[in-house]
Amino acid sequence: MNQSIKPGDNPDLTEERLSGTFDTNSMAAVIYGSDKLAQRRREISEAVSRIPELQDSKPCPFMTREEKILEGSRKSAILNRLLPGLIDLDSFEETVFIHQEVIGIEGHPLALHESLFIPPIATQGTDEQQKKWLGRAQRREIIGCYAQTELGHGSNLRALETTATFDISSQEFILNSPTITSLKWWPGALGKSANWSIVIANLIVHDKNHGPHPFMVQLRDEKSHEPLPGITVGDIGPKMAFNGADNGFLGFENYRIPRENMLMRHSKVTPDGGYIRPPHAKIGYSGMVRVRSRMAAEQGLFLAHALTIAVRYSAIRRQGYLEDRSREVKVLDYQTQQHRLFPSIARAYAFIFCGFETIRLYDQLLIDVQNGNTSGMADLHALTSGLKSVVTHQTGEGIEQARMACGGHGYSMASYISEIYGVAIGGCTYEGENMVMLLQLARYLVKSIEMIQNGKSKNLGPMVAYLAANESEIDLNLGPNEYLKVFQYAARSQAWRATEKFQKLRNSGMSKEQAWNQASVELTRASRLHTRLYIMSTFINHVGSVVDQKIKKVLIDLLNVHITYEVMDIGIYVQGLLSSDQMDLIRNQLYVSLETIRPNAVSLVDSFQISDMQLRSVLGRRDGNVYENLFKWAKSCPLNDKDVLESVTKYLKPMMDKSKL
Ligand SMILES: CCCCCCCC/C=C\CCCCCCCCC/C=C/C(=O)SCCNC(=O)CCNC(=O)[C@H](O)C(C)(C)COP(=O)(O)OP(=O)(O)OC[C@H]1O[C@@H](n2cnc3c(N)ncnc32)[C@H](O)[C@@H]1OP(=O)(O)O
Ligand SMILES: Cc1cc2nc3c(=O)[nH]c(=O)nc-3n(C[C@H](O)[C@H](O)[C@H](O)COP(=O)(O)OP(=O)(O)OC[C@H]3O[C@@H](n4cnc5c(N)ncnc54)[C@H](O)[C@@H]3O)c2cc1C
Repeated sequence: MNQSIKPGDNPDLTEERLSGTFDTNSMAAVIYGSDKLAQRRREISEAVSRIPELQDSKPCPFMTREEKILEGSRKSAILNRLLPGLIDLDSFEETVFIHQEVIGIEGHPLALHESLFIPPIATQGTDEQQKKWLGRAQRREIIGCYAQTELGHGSNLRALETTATFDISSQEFILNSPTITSLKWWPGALGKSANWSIVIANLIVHDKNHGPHPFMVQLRDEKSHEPLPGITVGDIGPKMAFNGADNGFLGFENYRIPRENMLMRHSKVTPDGGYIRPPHAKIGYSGMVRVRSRMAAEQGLFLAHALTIAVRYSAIRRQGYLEDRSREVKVLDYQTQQHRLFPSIARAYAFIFCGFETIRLYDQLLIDVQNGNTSGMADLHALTSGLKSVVTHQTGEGIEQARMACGGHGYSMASYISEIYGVAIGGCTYEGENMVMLLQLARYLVKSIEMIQNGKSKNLGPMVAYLAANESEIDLNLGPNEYLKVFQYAARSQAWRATEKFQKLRNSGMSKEQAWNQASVELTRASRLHTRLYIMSTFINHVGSVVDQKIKKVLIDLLNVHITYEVMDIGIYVQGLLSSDQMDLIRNQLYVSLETIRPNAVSLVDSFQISDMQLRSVLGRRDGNVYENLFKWAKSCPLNDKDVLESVTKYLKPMMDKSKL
């Protein structure tokens, strides 16, 4: 049963919901990992909807940037007071969820506090440092950000220029931004809101540069909020989206902090200027791995937002005719519309399933690292590097398709899809630019193939074991596991092709760096295929583990959309494996699977259970009453406050008058 049906809803949408074959609450439990977690989301949405001061003061598209920041701060402050009665304060998921519900996706002054400021203190701070700052941060006595990227460098962390030079005589670090390009640039909440920051700076002791390390740095006076002497700080200006956040710039001039402000759980500087190395050279990068490990689920949910809007709207939008000339059809009945939307629904589910899996893997790694075992770091780095890149890219594509699927109204901010798009595609850049991260995964793939070449296949981890197989024929009776083999073939042959290209260039005498660059397009292709294979296999495993038979049936239908679409999409890589007859068969299976999923399309997006408040979309309203509300929305636009604007009285009217003879 679809739990979203209510009296007064658009009958077209009710019809869709009645045609669903499964219970949407049960599906939500599968999406969010348990009935309890899904139930908590519903309870929080319900509780928030009853608190007047948490409602939007006006639609976000009608707000200026200053109003967005003000509104985000107002709601953050109210939430801080109300949170203990609304959520489990120990639950990061509930904290993120309630902020997204109340404030939305456009960012706010505390958006990075929880995800990028607190975790480094908790994982890289010593026990004393945690005692000193963690409680203060958790109670929000201080607001923090994460300042790593600089004006001149974001991807290449080794070239960061900010320095933290140890001064033995005063037992302080002296922070400096020696050049214009060394200004910190981009950190969220830095511009106007944060008064503390984790700052990544090159640690210099006795004239030796030990590379980037994290420091706890106070930026603003805790009473006046004025920048402290030696600090230059401000907002970097409007962005493509995410304008409720104050991304900022930051410079230091001989700014001193105590030795105890370097986060010293892993690397240490002793009072006499000794340097103690961390147990793994890249342990300081683990905050980024944490965020990347959360991005697949987060992006899957961005895609889910856009699809909820587009699928619901496509069910109430009637345009053109099929057989019956007496009534126009729902645009959702067009095969092209289904082909545009349904594979993305499948991807959203796949990303979320994968995302919860990588969050679990990260949590396990964290425990291992805290116990001194860093052996899993390279694997998770490779996996999350690829996953964040593929998922953000495909999410962007899916959201843009969802916008176009809504025709003209998709282009209006009333759909809210452009904001979802703008925020989501930021993910292609932040936490590691996608090409750069694909190349990180490629290093891992090349190393794995070199192990095979050196006769060490048995040392390969489970995620890359397929690289050593030798599949060259596929059974035509294609089930999920055969599709997986097709994908393995594609990923494997591309990984070998890219590696062999790199090796050939090396053997021709080219330097390692040049050879890598000349092979890099092929290498990124290998990384994408490897990651898409991982997503597919996680999806298959996840569906296999579902117990509720009605839910399982529809998930198998969705999986069929996914695997057939994915294999069609990589046709060029499987030409040596599949005949054109086999490709035709797969193409037809895709069309059949689109038809099969059609009656459940609305129920599948309803199952994401994204409230109207969170969706902030006139087109995507749960009740489907779009047209009257679009008219209401347009009338409430501030431009319509007056019938005659100054633009007319001051310029257009005199121009027209002058033109009259
Ligand atoms: C209170 C509120 C609650 C929250 C409410 C939220 C509400 C949400 C509302 C809306 C949602 C909105 C969502 C939007 C949020 C926006 C947030 C944006 C936040 C963004 C933050 C940032 O971007 S922070 C900055 C990130 N920067 C980067 O990622 C930089 C990328 N570069 C790098 O990581 C490195 O430079 C790179 C890895 C590319 C290379 O490093 P380098 O040292 O040069 O190493 P290299 O020589 O290439 O490799 C050597 C060796 O090391 C291995 N390695 C590298 N990294 C790792 C690692 N992390 N772990 C393990 N190993 C690693 C690498 O593989 C190599 O190995 P070998 O090949 O030699 O074996
Ligand atoms: C919305 C948003 C929020 C952000 N929040 C924060 C934050 O809170 N804190 C923070 O510290 N930073 C933040 N950032 C910064 C972000 O992390 C960086 O922008 C990102 O890491 C990319 O680095 P870059 O800007 O230097 O890109 P560049 O590296 O300059 O990328 C430009 C181009 O060069 C290519 N390129 C670069 N290096 C290579 C290479 N080795 N091989 C092949 N191609 C290459 C890239 O693929 C890309 O096409 C944020 C950015 C955004 C957009």
